[in-house]
Formats: sequence, C-alpha cells, structure tokens
Amino acid sequence: MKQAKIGVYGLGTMGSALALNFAEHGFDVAVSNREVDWIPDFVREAGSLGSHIVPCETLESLVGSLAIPRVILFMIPSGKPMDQMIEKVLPLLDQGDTIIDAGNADFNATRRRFADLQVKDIHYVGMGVSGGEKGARHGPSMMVGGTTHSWQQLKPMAQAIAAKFEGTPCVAHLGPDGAGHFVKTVHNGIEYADMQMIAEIYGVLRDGAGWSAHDIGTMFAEWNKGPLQSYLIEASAEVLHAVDPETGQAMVDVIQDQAGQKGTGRWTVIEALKLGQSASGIEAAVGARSWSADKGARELAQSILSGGTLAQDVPDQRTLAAAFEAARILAHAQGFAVMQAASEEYDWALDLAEIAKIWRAGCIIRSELLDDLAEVLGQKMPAGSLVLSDKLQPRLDTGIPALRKVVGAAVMAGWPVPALSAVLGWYDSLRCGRGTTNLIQAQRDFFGAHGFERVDAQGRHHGPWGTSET
Ligand SMILES: NC(=O)C1=CN([C@@H]2O[C@H](COP(=O)(O)OP(=O)(O)OC[C@H]3O[C@@H](n4cnc5c(N)ncnc54)[C@H](OP(=O)(O)O)[C@@H]3O)[C@@H](O)[C@H]2O)C=CC1
Ligand SMILES: O=C(CO)[C@H](O)[C@H](O)COP(=O)(O)O
Repeated sequence: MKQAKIGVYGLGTMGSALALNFAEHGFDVAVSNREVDWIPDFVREAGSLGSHIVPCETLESLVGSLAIPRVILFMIPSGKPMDQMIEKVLPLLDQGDTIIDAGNADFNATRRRFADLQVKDIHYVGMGVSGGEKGARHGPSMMVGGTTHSWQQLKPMAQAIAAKFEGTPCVAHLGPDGAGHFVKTVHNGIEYADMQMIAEIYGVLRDGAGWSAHDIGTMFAEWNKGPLQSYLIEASAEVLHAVDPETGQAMVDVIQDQAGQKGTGRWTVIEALKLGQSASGIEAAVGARSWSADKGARELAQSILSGGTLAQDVPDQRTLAAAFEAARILAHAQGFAVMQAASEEYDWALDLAEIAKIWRAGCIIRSELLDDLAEVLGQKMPAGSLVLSDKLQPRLDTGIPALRKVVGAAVMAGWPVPALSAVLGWYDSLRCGRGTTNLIQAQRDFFGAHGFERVDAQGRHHGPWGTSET
C-alpha cells in the first residue's frame, strides 16, 4: 500500500480543502472522517488529484497508511472532540510521530496537550489556519506552534500549500506549544474588530444617511482600490452587492442581525485581560456580537428607550475612510500588543514582524496595512508601541480628526459605534501622560487601605482620609 506523507482526519469544509491542497502539490495524503460513507465520493470528485489520496475507513487504516515518522493533521472542532481523538489515536502511534491540531483551539488546551504528549515522545503541533475554505484549498496563511523537530517534518509540505506573498510562503514556526494557536486566536480577534468597524460604518450610512446596501458596497469597492485595500473590505463590497434570488432584495437586507461566534474573539479578550492588556476594539466587537443575539430585548428597547439624540449630518466618504483607517491601525496595534505581552509571559520570543508578514496573503485579515506593519514591527519602536512609530504617526495624524468627527457625530445622533469609539478611547488614554488613575488609587486606599505611590517620594503611602473637612 502507498505510504502517504501526511494524514488528514476531519473532511469538513476546511479539512477536505486542505487535503486537496496537499494532493495538488504532489503529496500523497491519507484521509479519514468520523462519517465515512461519502469518502469514496470525495475521492471521485477530486478527479485527477484522487491519485494522491488514500481513502481510509478507520483511524487504524489511516495510521497504517502513513510513512514513519507519521504526521496526522486533525481538522475538527476544538475542545472535547480533539481530546477524544487524541485518546483514540495515541495507542496507534509510535515515539517521534506528530499530531497536528489545525483547528481553532484554545491555546491553553494546546499547551496542556503538548505537555501531556511530550512525555510520551509524541510531538504535538497547534497550527492556526486562516483563509476560510478557499484559502485552505488554494493557499492559507498558517501559524505553527510546536517543536523544531515537528516543524522540520511539516515545513516542506506547509510551505508548498501556503499562500505566497511575492513568492514567500505565508507560514512560519512561531514558537513552542501554544504559540501558533495563540497567534491565530489574536488574528481572529483582529478579524472581529475589523469586521465590526466595517459594520459600524455600514450602519452609519444605512441608518444615518439612508444609503442602500448596493451604494455602500460600491463605496467599499472604491476603498478597496487604495490604502484601505483588504480582503474584508473586498468581501464586504461583494456581499453588499449580492441580491437575494428569492425576493430580489439586497441579500444583507434579508439576513437576521444576530451574529454567531465560535469563541476565538472571546478567547482573545479573556487572554488579553489575563495578561493585563485590554484590546478594547476586539472587546467591543465581541460584545457587539453578544448584544446582537438579544434580538427580542433590542426590538422592545427600540420602542421604549429614548435616545436623547441630536440630528447630525453623516460625515462624508473621505472622512469615513480616514476614520476607518485610523481605527483599523489602532485595533491592529492592540492585537500586536496582546501578542507581545503573551510572548513575554510564556517566553515564546514571538517575531511580530514575521507574524505580520505571514498575514499578508491567504488569511482573512490580509490587507495593505499589514505590509506596512511588517516593516514597522521589524524596526525598534518607541516604547515598543506600534502607534508611536514614525511610519504610522502621520497616518494617525490624518485619521484621528476624522475618527473624532465620525464618533462624535455617531454619539450625538445615536448611531452605535462601540468599536470605533473604543479604539479612540484607548488612543486618548494613551496620549495622557498624566491620566486619572491617581483618583482610582486614592479611592482604593480610602476604602481598602491599598496604599499608593506618591509623585514626589519613594515607597508606599496612605492618604489622610477622614481627617479633612468636607
Ligand atoms: N470554516 C472556517 O472558515 C475555518 C474553520 N477553522 C477551524 O477548522 C475546524 C473545522 O472547521 P470546519 O471545517 O469549518 O467545520 P465542519 O463543520 O465543516 O467540519 C467539521 C469536521 O469535524 C468532524 N467532527 C465533528 N465533531 C467530531 C468529533 N466529535 N469527533 C471527530 N470528528 C468530528 C466532522 O465530521 P463529520 O463529517 O462526521 O460530522 C467534520 O469532518 C474547526 O476547529 C474550526 O474552528 C479554522 C479556520 C477557518
Ligand atoms: O477562523 C476563522 C476565520 O479566520 C473561522 O471562520 C472562524 O469560524 C471565525 O470565527 P467566528 O465563527 O467566531 O466568527
């Protein structure tokens, strides 16, 4: 029997596309799935690529079809399913074999699994894959965590199937254990913020100016030709132009306004907070999806709650574009700050410039901006901060006034812009050399004797609370 180079278990949307991608690049790939009845159809539909596919009805035959040391990639839901599959496959493996979890996984689980398997001399790779179905099929961006040994095994195959940016594969070994899954999680967090901010601009134009979906789509298509070029802007333009074949209405107008979420955005926020960071743009985006789920309450509130609003003109397209550009820079800066903090906490030595580079093609957040970020992150940044870099400062100088106009108008008119306003709030907090947490410290000391530092003396101090007259 043919000894395949890699096994792919889980032939759903992503797994089947990845398997075909491996096959197209000449790698013999053994495939299997929980439901196996349709695997012969999958191989038949693969056409000429079928000659590189080894269909397997059982996990045992999948493992038996692989060249040694074995590499098995799982593309299944994270959490319990992955733990169950590890339990099943482990007795079939030998020392030196590699298990790859290519799904979106909580990096804490990846670290745990990595450690559990390391003592058995089984390599565990947590690999983030971005690009959706098309990316997986024709070139995803991949963020790899794990041992150097497993990276050496995987590298030729990963580089072959990855998206290419000016010829360079968009895949990298980013660090040990959970590093790859952590970076993919933050990638998704930035994806959430970017999507939310695009949706907020759409909302301002739809509800503030009465623009049609089609016209908003046309504006985004224009934006996509300049510095705002990105896959998500392109995708937004395309979906806003789409028409529902059943009603003839704009497709987005017949889609329920309740967004799903599978966890990566939430994980980014949770991990950011644990690391003492706050990715406020991502937080707002996660919150907006959660609020969207409460449709009943929103519909009721619309008829009960007064807005106290003041009519506003919708800012012009140039202002909206400049505002979005600034907000997007800030949301990316927050995401990179979270990765920097994680890198220090877990001793990963993440190469942030390399991360920006492998996000320039194949992945969902690919954009012109990432090319600039790759350059900036490769240099020394003042106080380690992206937004203080010489390259981004001029763009913020132009964009921030526009962002103020948009957020200001939205606040007055009552158009919800939680993510745009959250990143602006962060920007303004960052600009305050002397902020207002001196009062927080005084309050904490007042009720809890927590102590504070003085501006004019070393050490811990307490206030004279209760002694002054009020
Ligand atoms: N869709 C996307 O754009 C992206 C998805 N991902 C991640 O990729 C992974 C797969 O997603 P996707 O392909 O979209 O999902 P699909 O729902 O299309 O496929 C899920 C696959 O997992 C298998 N599966 C489900 N539950 C179990 C289980 N308990 N034990 C074993 N196998 C199981 C399914 O088998 P069966 O056919 O028998 O049901 C199927 O092969 C997820 O971790 C997801 O987060 C990552 C990047 C992008
Ligand atoms: O990883 C992805 C893209 O990069 C997946 O599409 C993921 O499902 C997106 O997250 P969510 O479903 O929570 O919107």
